[in-house]
Amino acid sequence: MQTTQQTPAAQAPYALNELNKESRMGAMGTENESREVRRIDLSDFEHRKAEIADQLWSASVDVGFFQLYNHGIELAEVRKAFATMERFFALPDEVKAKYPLKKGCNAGWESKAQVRPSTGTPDQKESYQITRPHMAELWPSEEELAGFRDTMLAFEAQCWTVGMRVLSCFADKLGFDSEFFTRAHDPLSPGYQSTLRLLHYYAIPPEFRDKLDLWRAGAHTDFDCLTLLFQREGQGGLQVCPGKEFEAQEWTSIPPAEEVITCNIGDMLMRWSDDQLPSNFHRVRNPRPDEYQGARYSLAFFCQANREVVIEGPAHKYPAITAEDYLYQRVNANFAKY
Ligand SMILES: O=C(O)CCC(=O)C(=O)O
Ligand SMILES: [Fe+2]
Repeated sequence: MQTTQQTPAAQAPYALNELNKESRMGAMGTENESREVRRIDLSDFEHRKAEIADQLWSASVDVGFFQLYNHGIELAEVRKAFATMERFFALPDEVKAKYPLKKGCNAGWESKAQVRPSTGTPDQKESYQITRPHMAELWPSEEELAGFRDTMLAFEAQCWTVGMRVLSCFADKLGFDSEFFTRAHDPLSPGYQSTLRLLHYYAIPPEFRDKLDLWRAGAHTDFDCLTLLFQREGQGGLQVCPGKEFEAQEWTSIPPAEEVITCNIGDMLMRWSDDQLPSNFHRVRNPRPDEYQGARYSLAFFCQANREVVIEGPAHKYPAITAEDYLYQRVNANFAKY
């Protein structure tokens, strides 16, 4: 059945379903290091697209997360983005607090504020989010941080290009036209809501060294279509659990490697694909007592369809819904618990 209009009540069960799953994911679980983390080569993309699309599809349906190499973003650019963001987080909190998170817009700075349904405690981190249409008044001045805006916007654009390539492969596989998701994430639209998130997980204070029940980031799925994640060598902690195996709560560590981008499917693409592409649980655990206790930095780019775009899968498994309404439901389902 295909419906184009629906009431909020009719939309609610889907989001709550996701939330119910998420609130059961807070336990330690067990580790499963035998799962394969597939690496996919994006070189010579235009010529190899059909082969790449096959590899992306099978990694996504089998495991749900994968890593990209030869993705087109130079290592020097990735390092520059990390160095620039470390300069941002090194600013005094009073300066960063001049650029606070704008609720509902994924733009601006917040610290120890994000509470996950899986853990009920705030993630031990600070973040600064860049969502192009909502950045007025949110950029530190050139005196405070020279070059920050230009560097981060250039990096955001590079992430977008990689994200759209991957999504274009999924569009081919789902039977949409190749540019379908690129139009849905048009950066020139005022409804653009893809986000670059800069993340700084605080160094572990000595009194918390053996507290493995505190999470740098509690278990969750992302709300978006596709997430691209950059990690720093030596700053591990990311663990994933394939969506279809979430009942078993077996977690696989993704050791950081700076030449790859780790990707996961988010809830929006899961819905858009009529559940063919599963979204993935992931979390960032605290280091064990014998591991590096210093700060951890990561960069995440969330490909999230523009607000006005209608999400409707090829088989119409779920009612049509705009990306804006979908996210509203998902965020409010999370928020409603607290
Ligand atoms: O920092 C990481 O490695 C993961 C971040 C993440 O999952 C998120 O912000 O959604
Ligand atoms: Fe995430």
